[in-house]
Amino acid sequence: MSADPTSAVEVTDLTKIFISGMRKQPLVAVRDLSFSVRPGEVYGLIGPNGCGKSTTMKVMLGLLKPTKGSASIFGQSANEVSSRKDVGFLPENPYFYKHLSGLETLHFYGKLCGMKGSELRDRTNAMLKLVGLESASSRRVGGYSKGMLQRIGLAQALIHEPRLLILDEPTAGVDPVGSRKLRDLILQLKQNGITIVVTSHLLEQMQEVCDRVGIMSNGRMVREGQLEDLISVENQTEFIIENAPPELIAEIRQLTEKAGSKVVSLGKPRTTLERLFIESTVQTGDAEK
Ligand SMILES: Nc1ncnc2c1ncn2[C@@H]1O[C@H](COP(=O)(O)OP(=O)(O)OP(=O)(O)O)[C@@H](O)[C@H]1O
Repeated sequence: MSADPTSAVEVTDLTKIFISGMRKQPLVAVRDLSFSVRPGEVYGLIGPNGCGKSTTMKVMLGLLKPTKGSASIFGQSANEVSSRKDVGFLPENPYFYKHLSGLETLHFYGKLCGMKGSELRDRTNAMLKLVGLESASSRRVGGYSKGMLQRIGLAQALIHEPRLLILDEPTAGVDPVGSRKLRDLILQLKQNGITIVVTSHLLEQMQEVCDRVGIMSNGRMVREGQLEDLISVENQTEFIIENAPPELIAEIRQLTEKAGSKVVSLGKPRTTLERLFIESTVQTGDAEK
């Protein structure tokens, strides 16, 4: 079956079986998995530990060969080395040479991608600016916080201007302020037209950045769809009113009952613990790392 060139990612009937252990037992990590990612969307791949997310990503990156089925990137088989020029990857725990500065790290990866001279300099500076690490660019990455490491990792993944970004647990272990920055960056990259496939166990964060999600279990896709469709409660409507006097609320109640409907809940919307955390730590200047 030929790949759809209009999809950013097309995974078709993918099965991956590992043969491992002393007794060479087969382990089915991914089973008949099919999904596609449209250009420009943020697609979340979620599921419990060991359900096959990383294996799927590795096949998309051409790091693992499928036992059956295929994966393609912008219409090109993921087995082709040339498909990788369109892909940037941020692993969960990216490894960097600790003695290099942030700037040197990006120079190193830019050179690996064949850049040099003013192109390399301009792209490196643009990426440092994008991820907010300009002022820390001459510091050794060995001294970077986890949040800063993930951001330099994101800059590295973007250095060659890929159209698709694959992020494995990008905010795991990062504090709320750093995590907020990363999620804002993901949303900004999406606005710039970059397609993103992301995995995470932090479901609230996924809910905030993803357009569509696929839920995997035991190597299979068990639910998939537009996030809004998957999480909206079909028979309920919510509206939030500012400065509502008690009379207005009483009137809405009466109208609702008259129409034969029911007010399920009424109260003040809450701020999130995340917003409270960020506001409090920004005030004390601890949020700049
Ligand atoms: N190289 C390998 N050899 C043998 N088994 C493997 C290999 N890689 C993964 N597996 C097994 O395949 C299954 C799926 O693993 P995978 O890493 O894809 O899951 P995951 O959803 O990414 O999990 P996590 O959320 O913990 O990262 C697991 O049972 C895992 O132990």
